[in-house]
Amino acid sequence: MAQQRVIATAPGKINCYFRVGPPREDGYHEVASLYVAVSLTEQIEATLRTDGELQLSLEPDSPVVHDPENFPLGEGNLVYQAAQLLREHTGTTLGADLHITKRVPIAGGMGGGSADAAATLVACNELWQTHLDREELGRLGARLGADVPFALMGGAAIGLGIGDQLAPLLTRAKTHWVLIPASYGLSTPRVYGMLDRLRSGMDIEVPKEIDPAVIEALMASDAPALAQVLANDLTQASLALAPELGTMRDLAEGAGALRAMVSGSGPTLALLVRDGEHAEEVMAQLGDEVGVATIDVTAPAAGARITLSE
Ligand SMILES: C[C@@](CO)(OP(=O)(O)O)[C@H](O)COP(=O)(O)OP(=O)(O)OC[C@H]1O[C@@H](n2ccc(N)nc2=O)[C@H](O)[C@@H]1O
Ligand SMILES: Nc1ncnc2c1ncn2[C@@H]1O[C@H](COP(=O)(O)OP(=O)(O)O)[C@@H](O)[C@H]1O
Repeated sequence: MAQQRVIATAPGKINCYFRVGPPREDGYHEVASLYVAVSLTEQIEATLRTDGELQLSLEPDSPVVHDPENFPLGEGNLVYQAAQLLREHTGTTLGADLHITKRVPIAGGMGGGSADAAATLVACNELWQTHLDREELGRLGARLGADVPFALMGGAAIGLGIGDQLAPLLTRAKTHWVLIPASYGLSTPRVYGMLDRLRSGMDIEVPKEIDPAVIEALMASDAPALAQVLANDLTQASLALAPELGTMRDLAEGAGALRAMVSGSGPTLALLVRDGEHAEEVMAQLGDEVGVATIDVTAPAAGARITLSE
């Protein structure tokens, strides 16, 4: 018997360490990623439809900048694609109204679309009682996007392959971050493409591991040490496409952040701070002197999970 209504959430992410290899023939790149899930989450409310339709809607109060082009409420949306993939895989003919509360910046380098896909898989699997286990959901998720398996898992994890081969880091050590979302998005394939152009003629190796100093600092919640070793190979490419990010990064460090880094492919900036109090100081300074909006988050946060099922 199907459920009537299910709510699931899934987290956005920051890559504390991100190395990128040369392009493969299929256009993807092998990476070595240290993911942490953050307390900024997406929510999907799935309500049963017995007519087999999938209908998407966006919570009007969602605090994101969106337009129908970067956030289509139809087949182009990862929420639709995740529900449809689950239906194809399991053969269920049931449908759903899928109401999205979006908090993670769109095309911001924080894996918001992946979080939506992960929350949808978990919500619809429960709504339709299709009984796939986490491993099967992870395999389906990887077909939707490289970051979807991590949004399902949450916490902190090393990602190899295209970022989908995960090894969890068993830690609850907390880190505090301040996010500066941009008013625009950056296309992930364009950023990878720019990186390839910037590297043309260079001999690039496939990354195989995470710098142990990053893992050590993260697991010890040692923010000053972590600030020294954060790394993101996509930074140069994101800055080439959005030079103003460099200025904002300098302003953020000037406002007292231990370190400001581009999150994934950007353009969101993730500022590492010592603790909640330090986060407030940096946010106040950035608000007063630079006039930018910020969001404070902590990591690690739980992966995709059901918060209501009835
Ligand atoms: C860069 C990262 C860092 O975590 O995330 P974002 O910062 O965009 O959130 C990821 O590698 C993005 O993951 P995700 O956004 O899920 O990627 P996908 O939808 O699978 O792929 C979008 C496009 O990005 C490029 N891509 C993605 C992953 C990868 N390892 N190599 C790639 O070259 C490919 O051009 C692909 O067609
Ligand atoms: N549910 C969704 N949320 C966000 N973006 C989506 C979604 N479905 C499709 N997209 C498309 O995927 C692209 C990347 O989305 P997103 O995951 O937010 O960015 P990023 O890969 O930088 O973390 C966007 O340009 C958007 O057009």
